[in-house]
Amino acid sequence: MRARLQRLEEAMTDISRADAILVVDDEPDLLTLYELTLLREGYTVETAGSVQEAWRQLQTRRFKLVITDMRLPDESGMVLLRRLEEAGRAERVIVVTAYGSAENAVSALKAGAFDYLTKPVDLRQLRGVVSAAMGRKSGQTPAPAATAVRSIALDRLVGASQAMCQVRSLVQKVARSMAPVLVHGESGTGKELVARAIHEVSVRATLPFIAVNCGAIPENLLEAEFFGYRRGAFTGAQEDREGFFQAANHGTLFLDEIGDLPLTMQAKLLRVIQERAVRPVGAVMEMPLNVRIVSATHRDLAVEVAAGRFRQDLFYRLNVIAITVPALRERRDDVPLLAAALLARLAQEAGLGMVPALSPPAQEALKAYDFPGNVRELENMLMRAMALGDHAVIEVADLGLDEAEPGAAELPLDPLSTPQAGLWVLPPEEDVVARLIASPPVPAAAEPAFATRADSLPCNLERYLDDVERGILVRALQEHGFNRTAAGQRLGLTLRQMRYRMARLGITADDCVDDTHDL
Ligand SMILES: Nc1ncnc2c1ncn2[C@@H]1O[C@H](COP(=O)(O)OP(=O)(O)OP(=O)(O)O)[C@@H](O)[C@H]1O
Repeated sequence: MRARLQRLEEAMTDISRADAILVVDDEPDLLTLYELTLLREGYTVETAGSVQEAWRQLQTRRFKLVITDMRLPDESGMVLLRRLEEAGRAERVIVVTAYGSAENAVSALKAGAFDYLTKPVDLRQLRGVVSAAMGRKSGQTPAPAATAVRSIALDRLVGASQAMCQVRSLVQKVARSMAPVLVHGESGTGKELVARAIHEVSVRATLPFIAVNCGAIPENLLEAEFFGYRRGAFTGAQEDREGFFQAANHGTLFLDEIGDLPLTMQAKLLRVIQERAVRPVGAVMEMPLNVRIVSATHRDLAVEVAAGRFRQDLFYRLNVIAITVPALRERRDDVPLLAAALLARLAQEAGLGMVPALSPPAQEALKAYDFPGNVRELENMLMRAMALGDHAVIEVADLGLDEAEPGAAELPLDPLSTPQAGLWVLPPEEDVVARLIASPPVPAAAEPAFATRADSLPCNLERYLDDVERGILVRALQEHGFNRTAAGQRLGLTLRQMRYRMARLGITADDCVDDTHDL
């Protein structure tokens, strides 16, 4: 009985220690300032003046967080960080770097630090960063433990290839810190799914995940959309509105297609990331922020930097941790697994009682196909096969692959054409837009794409609307000799919006008139 009580007592001491913070700095005044600030927030705090002293304490007890200065009398704070990482310790680490030494901050994040602070340390910022590291929101409510959160997105991220296993393990690893992540990959590879998984695995899981498509916002609205505005800041600003940053506060902001952000906005974004504060348009005061940034692009940002289209300093800040999601053709062995998972999900979403199977030849045909539109293309292909086929087994013919050239199958059915329009069997020499346009005119009663036969309502509204949009864009392009600027004007869209929509919908228009000078 006594032994059990002792074990219980030890366990309780362990828990309280695990909630403590160790602050390492050789300047006694600073140490006292940090200590007092954190004690006032209700934390248990211990201090050390050198790496050696800190390591001694770490040998005898556990902490939840270590805050360490970079420059210490015996060794660098990085040494302490590396030792903790190598020992597989669970302590989170916040490093304190000298003002202007962004390189130190970035290397610390790369080495596994949770976050960093810049000297002179702003105490409000210290409280914010520490509360995030300790799993508290606004210094109040402890967030649930990361391990208790089940990530739907991570579960959905199917793939047994080495590359996908690596992606999943990186997701788990980076979710532990605040480090910005840049996800790179072709369109449709699953970049957004990866970003969601990072959020859902992190301590921020219960807080907002805000996804923003940087290419979809008109340039003149970017600042207001990102940073919010105050009433009266400009004509039409009738009330205060928060921007994406405020909406994502304490959570994750996913900046998709970051490479599409104009240079002026890149400079403003960099400032917000550096200052960790945002000033809404028309406001006098800045508000502090605690936002984790995950961005994504299909472009090679290093090339964009070299070409002067992307700021190097911003690239450096965003690319602290890089995750590359491989194209589907580079992991063909994942295709059957993915197809099975997608079929199960699609069947469930469509309310089907059973999940259609792929015949062995259909599986082989899919494995041999290049999938220029990646997983999204496979998903669309299966959705189409399910909508149009009558069988419990999907055969090769149902996939529409036979005579399709690479890229053709990427495009789901044009809702304005019948399934017999020959979209999947067009001559290889024509470009995709031209082929779409060449489809016969729409019969008034054409069955909507992706509708189940028993029900004329679309079983996936989002995709159905995508199809409608695709049909309209293609028509406008045709009417304007494939000039995207002119077609956009006809539809009340800017060139940026046109380009974004075409990319999103997979309308490859290589033969379009080169109107990039209109940018
Ligand atoms: N590994 C995967 N397992 C299961 N589904 C996936 C996987 N990767 C992508 N998907 C599915 O494919 C579709 C496209 O994924 P997602 O939108 O994340 O791609 P993306 O790379 O962000 O595309 P884009 O660059 O065009 O925005 C989604 O429906 C997603 O759920």
